[in-house]
Amino acid sequence: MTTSPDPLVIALPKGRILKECMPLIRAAGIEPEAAFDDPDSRQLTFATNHPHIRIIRVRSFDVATFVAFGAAQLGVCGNDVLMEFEYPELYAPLDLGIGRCRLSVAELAQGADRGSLTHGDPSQWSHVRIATKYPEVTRQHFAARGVQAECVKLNGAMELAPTLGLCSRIVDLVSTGSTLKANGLVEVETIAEVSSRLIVNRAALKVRPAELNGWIDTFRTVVEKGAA
Ligand SMILES: Nc1ncnc2c1ncn2[C@@H]1O[C@H](COP(=O)(O)OP(=O)(O)OP(=O)(O)O)[C@@H](O)[C@H]1O
Ligand SMILES: O=P(O)(O)OC[C@H]1O[C@H](OP(=O)(O)OP(=O)(O)O)[C@H](O)[C@@H]1O
Repeated sequence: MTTSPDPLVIALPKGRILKECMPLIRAAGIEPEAAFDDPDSRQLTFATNHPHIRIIRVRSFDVATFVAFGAAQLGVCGNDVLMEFEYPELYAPLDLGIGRCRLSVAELAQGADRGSLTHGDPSQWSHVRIATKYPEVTRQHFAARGVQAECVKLNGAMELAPTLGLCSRIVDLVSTGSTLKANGLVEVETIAEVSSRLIVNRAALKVRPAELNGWIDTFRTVVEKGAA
């Protein structure tokens, strides 16, 4: 009698990366059930053409958490998220080459907050208040140069914050730069280049090396072939 393999859960980010991610998932031979593409469906977990593989669809930040805690064994998320959490339980063996953008510091183009700081030159700042979804990365980035960053956590639309006097600067993702421009902001410096990674739970990799390394190799081949 053959035993069926343990369930394998893959956590995918809903939102903007999902569209770029699905061609890779499909090229790897994983096809979710029809409800996955039904915009009216409230389902969060989906069967696939592999009887033991399920896909869960969660927020990008939560992909890292589900995989770090072993609730999912594989996942896809940006290295912006990995940098913010620094989960030691996560292994990120493969850059998928999607979701490309950068994590940057931006401020008002008109320079409303000169105060005691030197506007536009981050190396001259002594203290800054920054609105961001990435308080850990932001604090570390500024602390490395002796600047104390007071971070105000926002979950979106931080481009509004400097104009309304909530903070002097923001740290956010920038791709085309059109969101900054439309809100009267300019990019001051880049903290990190961002793209999406395949992530794996380290404990699962130890317990199921053949299976998980097999999937890492499959995704590597898909990326090298440029299937996205
Ligand atoms: N403008 C962009 N261009 C390319 N990739 C981006 C861009 N903005 C975000 N990303 C990538 O997509 C991921 C998810 O983006 P974001 O945090 O904006 O969530 P979302 O798709 O709006 O969904 P939610 O806020 O509901 O989680 C980010 O962690 C980042 O890796
Ligand atoms: O430089 P751009 O091409 O304008 O892209 C940057 C925007 O993209 C992301 O937001 P997203 O569109 O994911 O919306 P969000 O505010 O819900 O995170 C990011 O937070 C910026 O607001």
